[in-house]
Amino acid sequence: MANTTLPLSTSYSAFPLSSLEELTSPWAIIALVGGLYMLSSILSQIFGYKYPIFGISSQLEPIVVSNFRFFRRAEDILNEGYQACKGKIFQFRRADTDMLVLPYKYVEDIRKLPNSVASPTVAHVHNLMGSSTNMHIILRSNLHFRTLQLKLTPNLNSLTRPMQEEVNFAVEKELTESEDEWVTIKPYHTILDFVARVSARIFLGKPLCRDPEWLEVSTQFTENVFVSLVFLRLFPMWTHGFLNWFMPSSYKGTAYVRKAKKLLVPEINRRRSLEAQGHVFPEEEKHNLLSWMMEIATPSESDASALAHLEVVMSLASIHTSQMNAVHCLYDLLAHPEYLEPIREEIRAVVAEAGPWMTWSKPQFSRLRRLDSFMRESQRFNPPTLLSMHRVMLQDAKLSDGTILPKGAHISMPVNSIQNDPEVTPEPEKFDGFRYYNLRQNEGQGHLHQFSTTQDRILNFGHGPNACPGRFFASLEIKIILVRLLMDYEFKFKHGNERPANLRAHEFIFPNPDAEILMRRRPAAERLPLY
Ligand code: HEM
Repeated sequence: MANTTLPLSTSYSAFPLSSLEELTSPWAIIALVGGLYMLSSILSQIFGYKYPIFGISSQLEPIVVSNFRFFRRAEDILNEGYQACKGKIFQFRRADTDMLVLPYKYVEDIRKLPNSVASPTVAHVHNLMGSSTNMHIILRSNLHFRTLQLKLTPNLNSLTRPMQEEVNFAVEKELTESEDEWVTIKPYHTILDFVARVSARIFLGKPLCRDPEWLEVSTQFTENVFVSLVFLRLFPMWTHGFLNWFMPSSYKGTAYVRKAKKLLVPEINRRRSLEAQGHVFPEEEKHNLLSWMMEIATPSESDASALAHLEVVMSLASIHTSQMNAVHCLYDLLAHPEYLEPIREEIRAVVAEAGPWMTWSKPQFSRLRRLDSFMRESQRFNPPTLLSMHRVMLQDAKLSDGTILPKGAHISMPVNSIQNDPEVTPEPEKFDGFRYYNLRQNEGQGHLHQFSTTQDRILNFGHGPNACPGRFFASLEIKIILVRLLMDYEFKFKHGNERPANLRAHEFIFPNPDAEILMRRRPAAERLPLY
């Protein structure tokens, strides 16, 4: 049979296309993709949101380009939109969505919308590329959220001592004993280790909390999710399934979930079988997230493998967020050393009144108002993300001024632009570590302006019924770690006096993971009296 395929050079000029080879030739595919792209750009102009859009050079600019611009310059783009549209909605283009950015006047409206209308969970899963990163499990139930709200937060007082014990253990295991010699550390890694240990103690209890395999799972799962996320976000959604096949971070993330199940499912079964035999657990053994989840799970939420998976997801929500905040605080304290002595003085005052550190419980940590203020100011300068209060609209919703948020829209608040607006924070460019401490001195404001307090213009933890349910735990955990470190150690930058610059990708901000600082132990008389 004669070969009917035309030579390649001929096939370019052949029109109309008449063979399968020609239809699948590279030029035909490029023409098709280009045509579809133009069509989708025109359709998105006709049917897309009518709000001003920032971060694009023209409506016809390929999404990949606008998306890459957001990856590099998210902060500028959001600030530009915020300033230009003061008090109004604007949008920016991400590969996965044209996101609507709302002014803070709508915070109250958004907080009042039920989750069945404006879903935070669907938005988190979408933002975290849930189906590629194993985060989609939180769509199945809100057990993790309930456990934090109903069990962890009300029991923080009884959790203080185990957290302190874990910090003591980490100090002995990881830190120098030398009072003379300066030792180099990378705070990102040292503090990650501390936060992971303290969190594990509260998430699992003893002895599992010290299992090196769990410590690896709980920290490395998140690192891999973020590698996948930052990379995948550069490409259109429809490529993700394909790209997943080639990303080692995706395989590793899944392997960590598997490993967590291997570790935790037998533990869940052990606890269940002891309970079935009538074993009465001492209070301390019952006070951990895993046991609490098992206790309040409905029958449909009780699958051991799903509970193990949720523990991993909780590690993602809690460990790096708290660790980053603590690392930023440390960098900011080194960059503004004038705050260190007043903070230490406050700690000494609590010791003088309440006794040695290991006798403290939550109220003693709550009295560290200067430290609390410094943490909040450090978070204002270094928020983990420029956007918060993400919601995906599951139904149309009418806001108080009649504005309609349409079904399918992804909305968020520009947390960083808001808290750096001089109308919200006077002299926002000034790092004032005791800004919130001073505000709390005002009559009737003693309980406001705390690190864990959300306000309609301070949205690092969100605001309203869906605000971060772990923020009270995070506040306590960071304080416990910092008090011990600041009282027992001196720190200085290894190179110069400049704070290590943050890393930025998309809307996320990370402390520099490779920055090195020097530390040495303070003389015994100046350290924290432990017992
Ligand atoms: C400084 C540390 C932390 C920051 C900045 C932070 C921030 C946030 C933010 C912005 C949200 C979304 C709120 C919204 O949708 O409006 C959130 C949700 C959440 N956070 Fe945190 N968080 C921190 C620590 C923690 C800790 C320690 C835990 C656990 C003990 C935790 C568990 C969660 C959970 C379970 C959710 C809800 C996820 C869902 O909707 O299913 N977070 N957090």
